[in-house]
Amino acid sequence: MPTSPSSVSKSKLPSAPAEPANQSVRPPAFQVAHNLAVSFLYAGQGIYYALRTQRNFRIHALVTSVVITLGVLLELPRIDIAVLGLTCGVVMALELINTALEAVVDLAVEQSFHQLAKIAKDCAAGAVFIAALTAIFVAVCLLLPPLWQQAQPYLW
Ligand SMILES: Nc1ncnc2c1ncn2[C@@H]1O[C@H](COP(=O)(O)OP(=O)(O)OP(=O)(O)O)[C@@H](O)[C@H]1O
Repeated sequence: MPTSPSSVSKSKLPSAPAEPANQSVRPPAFQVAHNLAVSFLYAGQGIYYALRTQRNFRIHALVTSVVITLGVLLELPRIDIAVLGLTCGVVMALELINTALEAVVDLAVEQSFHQLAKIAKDCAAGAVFIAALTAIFVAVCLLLPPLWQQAQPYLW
């Protein structure tokens, strides 16, 4: 009896090796956060580590504070302040992910050169760069016009 095309293509597909049940769940790490408060504590430790060791993260944190303060002082609409906060927050979050990825790559290859390590680190840095450019664009669009308006009496 002829087999239908769909059954032929299905039968030719390589089947994934059966996964033992205990490998489908991530095994517990060396240390586990047993409640929400402890999870927040570890997240805080990550942010504190980045503040201590990553100059770029400190710059992003400072720029974020200045931008939000300016938005409030210039009495921008709440939606504008929210957009500014969102874009700055994305940059800071990506900087943390970049730091985490650098640590994992260094853990994997230690101090040896590896082309894939370079690709991973360069792409992560590129992601932060794109987010930072976007944040600058948004800040210029939302902050420059009211700042210019406020500066008019002092200019002429
Ligand atoms: N093991 C490696 N193999 C190949 N290239 C590497 C390796 N480690 C670092 N690099 C290269 O050096 C660059 C800087 O890496 P490094 O880990 O020092 O990041 P960084 O200077 O802390 O970056 P950032 O400023 O984004 O935090 C990487 O973007 C990559 O091009």
